This record gives sequence, C-alpha cells and structure tokens, in this order.
Amino acid sequence: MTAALTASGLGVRLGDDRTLVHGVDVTLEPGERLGIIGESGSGKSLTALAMLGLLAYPLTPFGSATIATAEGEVEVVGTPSRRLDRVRGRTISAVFQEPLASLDPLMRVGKQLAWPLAKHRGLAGDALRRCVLDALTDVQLPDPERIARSFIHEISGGQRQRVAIALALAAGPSILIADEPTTALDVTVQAGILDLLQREVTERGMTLLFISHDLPVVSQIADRVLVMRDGRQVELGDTAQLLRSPRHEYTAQLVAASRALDDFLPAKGTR
Ligand SMILES: Nc1ncnc2c1ncn2[C@@H]1O[C@H](COP(=O)(O)OP(=O)(O)OP(=O)(O)O)[C@@H](O)[C@H]1O
Repeated sequence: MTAALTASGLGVRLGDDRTLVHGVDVTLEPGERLGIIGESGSGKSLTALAMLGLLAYPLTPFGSATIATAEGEVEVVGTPSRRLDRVRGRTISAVFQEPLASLDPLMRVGKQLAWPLAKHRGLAGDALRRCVLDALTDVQLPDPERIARSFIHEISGGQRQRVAIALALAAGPSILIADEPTTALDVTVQAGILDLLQREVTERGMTLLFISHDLPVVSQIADRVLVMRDGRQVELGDTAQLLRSPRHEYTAQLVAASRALDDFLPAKGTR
C-alpha cells in the first residue's frame, strides 16, 4: 500500500544559521490518525506547514515530505508553492487554530463553501445549495441558512472555526492536517468536531494528522502519537502503548501531567 504522507528528515530552518525543526521521520498510511503533541513552541505547526509547502521566507524546509495523489507521489520540499495548488484542497487540506487564516472576509460563508464543492464535486444549483447547508450542519452550526448568508465578521469566533473546518473538508480531501482545530471551541462542540473528523476517517478512509498540546484530546482520536520537544521528534508510538509505558522521560511527564489533571477533577457525575 502506498503511504498517504511520508516525512523523512523533514525540518525547518530560519535563515542560514538557525534550525527550528531538526528532522521529523514519520509515515502515515491511508486512513491512519496520527497525533502530534508537544508544548508550545516545540515545532508542531512548522512541521505541518512544511508538509503543506506553506512555509514563507525566511523559513525554509529541508529533507523530504511526499504526498500520494491520484497521479502519483508529489515531493513537497523544493516544489514551488503554486505547483502544489492542485494538490492542496483536493488531496491535502488543513485547518488551523486561527480560522481567519483560511476564510475570506469579503465573501459570504455560503459562497466560500460552494466554490470547492462545485469545483471538486461538480455540484450546481439545488444540489449545491443543499450540500452547502449539509456541510454547515455537519460541523454543528445552528441555523445554517443564516450562517450561509453571513459574512465572517457577522458570526462568532467558534462559528468561524466550524466554517473553516467545513471548508477544509469540502473537497473531500484524502489527508487533513488539523492544527489545534478545537482549542477555541467549548467542550460539547469540540466533541462533535472530533466525531465528525472520526467519521471522515472511518467512512471515507481520510488520513488525519491532528496537532494539539492536549494529550487527552489527542489520545481520543489518534492511533499513533508523535511527541515533539524543542524542534525535535522525541518519541513516536502506538497511542495506548505510549500512554501505558512511555519510553522517553518527557513523554512520561506529559502523561503524568494529564493524569494529575484527571485526578484533580471530580469524577464524572459528581459535579
Ligand atoms: N516565522 C517565524 N519566524 C521565526 N521563528 C518562528 C517563526 N514561526 C515559528 N517560529 C519559532 O519556531 C518554533 C516552533 O514554532 P511552532 O509554531 O512550530 O510551535 P508549536 O509547537 O506549533 O507551538 P504552539 O503550540 O504554541 O502553536 C518556536 O520557537 C517559534 O517561536
């Protein structure tokens, strides 16, 4: 089976003399869910941007990141960004912590969503309108008709993030990179979004790379977890095994910290 995404010695430099990410090695099989975890500044987002070919000068990638497409494997590192445009959206898509990064302030929400649905799924007219409303309903937006008519500044931060997630999924990508997608959302909506991503994985075989600093969230959704610290890959392993018997001291600290939080909180049903 061809891997969906492979990073080999994938790293990021700042200018000529500073290395921010020192080389990540990981292979994602189709339909696999990988979590990346690590404290703030550990290099998670830069690794994701390197995989997407979205680093901007003076940040430059090194090593290799390959993505499997219907036309064969594409090497991201060294390929001009505009040549990756046909891969992004359809094969690999992304959602970031800050939704404004991917939304257009001058276009109504419905129109923004309609564009990829028309382009990649060939929909038009009533079928397109229904699909836009379904996409908004899938991300648990109340009153999807009103949201579809709204501009981004007319909806709340949490609603914007849900629109950004709907937009990232609109073209039915085979790989989704989700960089802290639920951090700004309340717990109930967060659970709904995790369910939605999970459904995309089980029903469509989507490959998911889920980035978070929250180990309990990552362990809920990921088959394997990659731990990063100070721009270095510290550990990569099966989620259950990593939680049970972390090999690296830093991973053990993360696991202990999330357990300590669990112990501190009252048990379910006693609140
Ligand atoms: N454009 C940039 N110019 C200079 N340094 C940068 C730039 N972007 C990121 N960095 C630095 O690179 C390191 C890794 O950043 P990165 O955003 O990947 O961390 P992260 O693990 O995603 O953190 P967070 O969880 O806070 O999002 C940090 O030290 C950050 O300050």
